[in-house]
Amino acid sequence: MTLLQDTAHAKINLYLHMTGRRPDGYHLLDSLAVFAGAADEVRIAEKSDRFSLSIEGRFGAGLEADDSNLVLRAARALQAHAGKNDPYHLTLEKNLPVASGIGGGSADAACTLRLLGELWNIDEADLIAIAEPLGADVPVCVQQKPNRMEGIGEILTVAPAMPNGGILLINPGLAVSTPDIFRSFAAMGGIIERPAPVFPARWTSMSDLVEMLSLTANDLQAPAIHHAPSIGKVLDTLDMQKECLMARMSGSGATCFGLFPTPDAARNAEIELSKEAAHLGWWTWAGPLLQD
Ligand SMILES: C[C@](O)(CO)[C@H](O)COP(=O)(O)OP(=O)(O)OC[C@H]1O[C@@H](n2ccc(N)nc2=O)[C@H](O)[C@@H]1O
Ligand SMILES: Nc1ncnc2c1ncn2[C@@H]1O[C@H](COP(=O)(O)OP(=O)(O)OP(=O)(O)O)[C@@H](O)[C@H]1O
Repeated sequence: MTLLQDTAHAKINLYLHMTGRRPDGYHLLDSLAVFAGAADEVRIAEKSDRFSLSIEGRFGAGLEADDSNLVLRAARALQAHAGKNDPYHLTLEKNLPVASGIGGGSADAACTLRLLGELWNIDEADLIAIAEPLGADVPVCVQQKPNRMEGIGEILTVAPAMPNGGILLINPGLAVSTPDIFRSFAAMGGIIERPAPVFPARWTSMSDLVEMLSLTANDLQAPAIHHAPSIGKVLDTLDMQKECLMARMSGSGATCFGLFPTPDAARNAEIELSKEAAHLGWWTWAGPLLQD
């Protein structure tokens, strides 16, 4: 029996600039993080003598249901903070590819915090504080709203709502290691000095948003293509789709996204390339951006 359930949406970095480096080696960044309809699901079931986890879904086989899983790590961290002895059996439906730059594990951890926070009456501000040590992307995934991420991801500023556009995600079926990509970024020249993007009060259309994004970049894209040249092919394929306004990689890769004027335009492009995607073993998802 399911007591509570929630969706853990894919995080997309519409741009990702590296702005500096902390003494501990972590990179300071500036990013516009938004969320797509694509999602994992976390369910809380019956009480148990300790937190335990079952994993199902298309990408479930690639993950262990042990203490390394971010769902259990988040549950235990919140349990310790709340001083609760109230454990449950949890289920993760893993629909998002693992280690793919769309923060799936971070979204799962954040989703677990939201669910247990609801059961145990814990404020969002406390959840965000507990999220931080779990990973750089976990705080933004607690809110699942467009946010500017600064610091190493823990400084969040609410961004204007997304226009009602479409997004097509493609993952070429290879896991990319975030630390490896950061290391290559540093080795390939590192920080680029540039002015910080300025957001308007609102974006009226996808073209309006894309106009601002055209002045930005994902600084990890070139190092990721160096590690995994198939990312370049994914970007070319997205660029070739009718109505695709722009194509870029998210996070440390390998998932890339194309932005479209409407969710239907993104879905049509997904259908258009479905044969090629099936042949190459690519994962795809198309639909809306979460609005706010
Ligand atoms: C690239 C982004 O996805 C952008 O949203 C995130 O910054 C990465 O977040 P994440 O996957 O939660 O990363 P973490 O698990 O915290 O870090 C993995 C490793 O990547 C490197 N890392 C990560 C984040 C950051 N701002 N600087 C780094 O140098 C560090 O070597 C770190 O040990
Ligand atoms: N529930 C989980 N889902 C996915 N990965 C998990 C989970 N729990 C632990 N991990 C581990 O975390 C690592 C990163 O996974 P994740 O899918 O979050 O990467 P990502 O999409 O590249 O994230 P980011 O965009 O934050 O860099 C994987 O190597 C995986 O083994």
